[in-house]
Formats: sequence, C-alpha cells, structure tokens
Amino acid sequence: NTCSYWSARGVPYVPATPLFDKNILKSLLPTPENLGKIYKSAEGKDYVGFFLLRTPVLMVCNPEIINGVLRQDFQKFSANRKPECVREDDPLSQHLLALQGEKWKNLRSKIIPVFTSGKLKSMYYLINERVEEFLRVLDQYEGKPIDAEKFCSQISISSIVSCAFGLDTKCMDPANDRFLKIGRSAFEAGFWKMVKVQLKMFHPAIFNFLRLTGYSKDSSDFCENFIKDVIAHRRASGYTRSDYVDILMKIQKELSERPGQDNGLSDSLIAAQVFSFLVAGYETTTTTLCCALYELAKHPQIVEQVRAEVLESLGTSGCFNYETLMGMELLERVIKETLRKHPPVVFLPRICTETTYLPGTEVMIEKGTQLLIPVLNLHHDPIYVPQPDEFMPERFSNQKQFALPNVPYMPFSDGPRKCIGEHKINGQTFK
Ligand code: HEM
Repeated sequence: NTCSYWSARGVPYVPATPLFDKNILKSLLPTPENLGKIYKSAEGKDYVGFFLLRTPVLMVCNPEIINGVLRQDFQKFSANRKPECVREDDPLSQHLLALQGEKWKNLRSKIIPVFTSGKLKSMYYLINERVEEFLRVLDQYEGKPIDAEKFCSQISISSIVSCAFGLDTKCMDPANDRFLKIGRSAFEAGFWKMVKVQLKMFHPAIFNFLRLTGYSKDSSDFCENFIKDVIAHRRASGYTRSDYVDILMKIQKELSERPGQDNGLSDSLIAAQVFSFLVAGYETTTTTLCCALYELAKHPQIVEQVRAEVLESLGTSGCFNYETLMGMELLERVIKETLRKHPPVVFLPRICTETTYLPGTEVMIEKGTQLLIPVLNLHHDPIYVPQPDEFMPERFSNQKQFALPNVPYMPFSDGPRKCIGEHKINGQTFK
C-alpha cells in the first residue's frame, strides 16, 4: 500500500502525489527540482522515503550510512538498476554500466586493467594530439566569441573516440564526419534523453511497455559494427595502437590462453565496453569542461593563477606530458571544485539485492528496494561545505583537507562500483 509503505517501516517520508493531482507527471522522475525539495524536507535526518509515481524510493542522506551502502555492505546494494532494464536482445546492453551481480563482477575484473595509470600514460599522446588540433582551431578565434559548449563537446568526443579506437573524428569539421553526427545523436544529453534514461532506471515496466530504446537502433548498430570492423582489421593487419580496443584485444588474448577461463571476452563484449566508455565519458567530460570554463570566466583572478602555474610547468619541461600535468595542483583543485559544485552525475541509484538492515540502522530494507544517494544536494549542503554556492578551489588545498572521510564528496561515486574512468578523466580534463 503506497500510503503506508514508509510509515509501516518507521521511515520519515514525503507522501506520494495523489493520482489526479496536476503535478502527477512531475512526480514520475527524480528531477533535480524534486530531489532538492525531498532533501530539504529531510532536514538533518539520516534518510527519507518518497515515491516516484507509486514506486517507493529511499533517499540516504547520512554520509556514514552512504559509506555502508557503497562500500562496507556493497554486496547487499551492488546493483544500480533493476534486472528488467537489461534486455538480452540488445547486444550493446551487455556493457559494464548495465550489468549486475556476478556478470558485472566478472566483467569489471576483466576490464579494470584498461584504466591503470600505466595504460593511461601510454595513451596520453592520443589525447595530446587532439588537444593540439583543438588549440590550433582556437587560435583562429582570437578576439571573437566562441560557443564553449560546442567546443567542449567536440574536444571530448574527439579525444574519447581517439582513445577508444583510434578514429580521427575531424572534430572541427563536423559536417564531414558521420561518426560525430551519429555519436552526437547517441550520446547527446537533452530533455527527452534524460526522460528515457530515468524511465528505464526507475520505471522499466513503462519503458518496456512503450517499447522505448536507450539509443536509436541506427546508432547502436553503427557503433557495434564499426567497432567490430576495427577489431577485425587489427586482427588481420596486426596493427597496434595504445587505445581501448587494443588493450581489450590483448586482454581477450590473455584470457583465451588461460585454462579453465569462462567465455573470456567476445568481440561483441569488447564492442559493448567501448560503446559504454563513449556513453559514460562523453557527456560527463563535456559538462565538466564547460562548467570549469564557466567558473573560470567568472573568476579572472583564478584564471591568472592557473595561467601562471601552466607557464611555470611549461618552463621547466618545455612541453606538456603526463608528469607535468599531474604536477599542476591548482588546476587539479579547479577541476575538483568544478566537480563539487557541478557534479555531472547528480545522484547515484542503488537497488537492494537481499533483504537487510540499512547499514548502521534498524530499518529493514526489502530486496528490490530502490535507494538513491543525492550527490548534488550533499555537495551543496552547508553542513558539510561552507558557502556551498561559492567557487572556491582552495577547499581542496592540502592544508584545508576538504576531502575528509566524513565529507560526502563523490563525483565519481565510491566503493567497488565507482567510476572506472576516474584516472582517465584526471589526465584528460586537466589538460
Ligand atoms: C568527469 C567525468 C566523469 C564523471 C563525473 C563520471 C562519474 C561516474 C559515476 C558517478 C559513475 C557511477 C558509479 C556508481 O554507480 O557508483 C560512473 C560509472 C562509470 N564510468 Fe564514469 N565518469 C566520468 C568519466 C568517465 C570516462 C571518461 C569513462 C571511460 C572512458 C567512464 C567510464 C565509466 C564506466 C564504465 C562506469 C560504470 C562502472 C561500473 O558500473 O562498474 N567514466 N562514472
């Protein structure tokens, strides 16, 4: 019974919107506006129940309980979406973001070597090439206004695609580039895209009933076939390049040589993983770059300091490389504060995978219950972050140690399911 679901469990809650209320459609999805109101209504409580239409959801607000859900009791909350979300008939749904349970664990352990700092270092030149091209084009705009969002999205897709399978997307000449067009339509954010993603996550029955798909068949077929062609070409020609396809093919070979391995990594699974890196990396990177530029534009004194740091780093080594990049502390703080103020992933969904207590509490959570961790709201809560609406990179200076364990800072999530591309993004965005 929706009315008594949370009260019967002794959980404070926001009542469901009545069915004939004019706001019923607004209660369908966890928009930032909805989440803001719900988080506010919790006012210092550890958790609060609410409803998306009629689906009960538990928002967890206390950092220690969040730590329990994401790390200590991870096994009981390891899923990020319901099983109905993954349709076996869609080959590209077999990627890490969409898998659960043993399948997820197995695959994650196979592909984690793709993202070690050593691999990133060897891949760094691919990002560098794209950025050099980007800077050449930028020079032509001297003194003229530029569309920063468009530029950030072009540089993101072009460097991710280059790291993924070595394609030069000619990012500055989008009219000629089929991949960029299809890629953009597949990965572009927007109102309907957001509605579809959230419908799939929170109301898979409605999503499946309406026969919606996450990506148009055209774009997922195009990406899958394209990546499979790249694999076949590399296998036939022996051509290598330190990109994701290369690294995954090496892992595929190693796995196939180990006795007693399960199915290893098929070409379809490689294609799905590369696709997921594009999906997971494109929009998040674009948003971060864009928001960083926006904040810098509003804070000219920080721009001067960052510029001085960049020039100093260039002075000693003469050029950018992975090491000089990693040494730029102020730039790192600017990105961290951007991700604090504007986290591209505003909440983390979790599904309880076995009936259990909410960590550290006496609240019993049934298997299948939807949980939500409100990243954006926590990052803006003055209890944890003084002057949350101010852009203050110095929060992250070593002396201030903002990222203490009890401060809920989690743009990349936390625990065994945290973003696999976190190191990659540090290398890419700082540059
Ligand atoms: C600023 C950029 C990025 C941000 C803020 C970000 C954030 C996140 C977050 C919050 C998650 C969800 C983790 C969870 O459910 O607990 C995630 C998952 C993931 N991210 Fe990222 N991400 C970024 C860039 C990237 C890039 C560049 C890649 C790959 C090249 C990537 C690959 C992935 C993958 C594969 C997952 C799924 C992990 C799993 O379920 O095991 N991300 N990311």
